[in-house]
Amino acid sequence: MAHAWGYAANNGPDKWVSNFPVADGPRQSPIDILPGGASYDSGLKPLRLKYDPSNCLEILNNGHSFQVTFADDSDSSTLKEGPISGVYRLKQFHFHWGACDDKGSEHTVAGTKFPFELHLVHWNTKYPSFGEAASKPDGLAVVGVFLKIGDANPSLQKVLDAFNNIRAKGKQTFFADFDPKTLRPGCLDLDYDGSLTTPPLLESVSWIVLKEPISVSPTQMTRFRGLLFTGEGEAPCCIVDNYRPPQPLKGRQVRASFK
Ligand SMILES: CCCCCCc1ccc(S(N)(=O)=O)cc1
Ligand SMILES: [Zn+2]
Repeated sequence: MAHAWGYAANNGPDKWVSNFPVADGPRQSPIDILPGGASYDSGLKPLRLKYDPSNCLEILNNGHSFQVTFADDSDSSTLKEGPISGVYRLKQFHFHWGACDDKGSEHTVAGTKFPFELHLVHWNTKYPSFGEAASKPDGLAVVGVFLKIGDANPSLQKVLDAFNNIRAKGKQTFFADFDPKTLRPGCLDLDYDGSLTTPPLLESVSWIVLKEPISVSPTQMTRFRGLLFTGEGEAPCCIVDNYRPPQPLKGRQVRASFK
């Protein structure tokens, strides 16, 4: 049985292509974004995020990151406008981060890495479900938010306080009344067509990377690095460096909502 994918030397990003050949495809993510190379698109409407905290269901450690899952059986938590057409429903959000503060984000900006990157994952309601949408070229829209070291982020604290219950892989716990809009910085975004950044690496994502980072404090950052890739009873291995490096642009255009 092939190794399950991960971020270690024997199953990390440069090994994924053997089980997921699309890893070498034409629209892979993440990418290094050169703001000077992005073209201002005056037709881009401001992103419209509408989230209902009561849709928040649970928080779980999936062994690659942790994710907060939302009820997606109605249009009460949606993403509209920006580079997408139609209505996309929020399914989950999760993060990628580094072992230390000089790395961790998946997208980079002119080569600059941030210590964390938040992904808010949405699916196109023209398809019957997330699973169906995940294989369509316009099926998913992920909003990427960079996190930098700075003041403590009060809304993130609620997520961190749940970590004690999900330290090991496979653990999950009830998690309610969280509004991810509190994690949103300004509305300057850089948009391009890409893929999931973990296996199955499906080329179905409209990426909307927000230019302005939000802040987290060093103490808050340290809490993320206490989560475990490993399950209970296994030798503990902390979740760090769960990011895929930038992939070739292969001629893709990056659009900017700002000059
Ligand atoms: C058919 C099942 C597909 C599950 C896809 C799960 C997934 C969601 C988002 C991302 S990310 N890091 O690109 O936001 C990666 C993976
Ligand atoms: Zn992600």
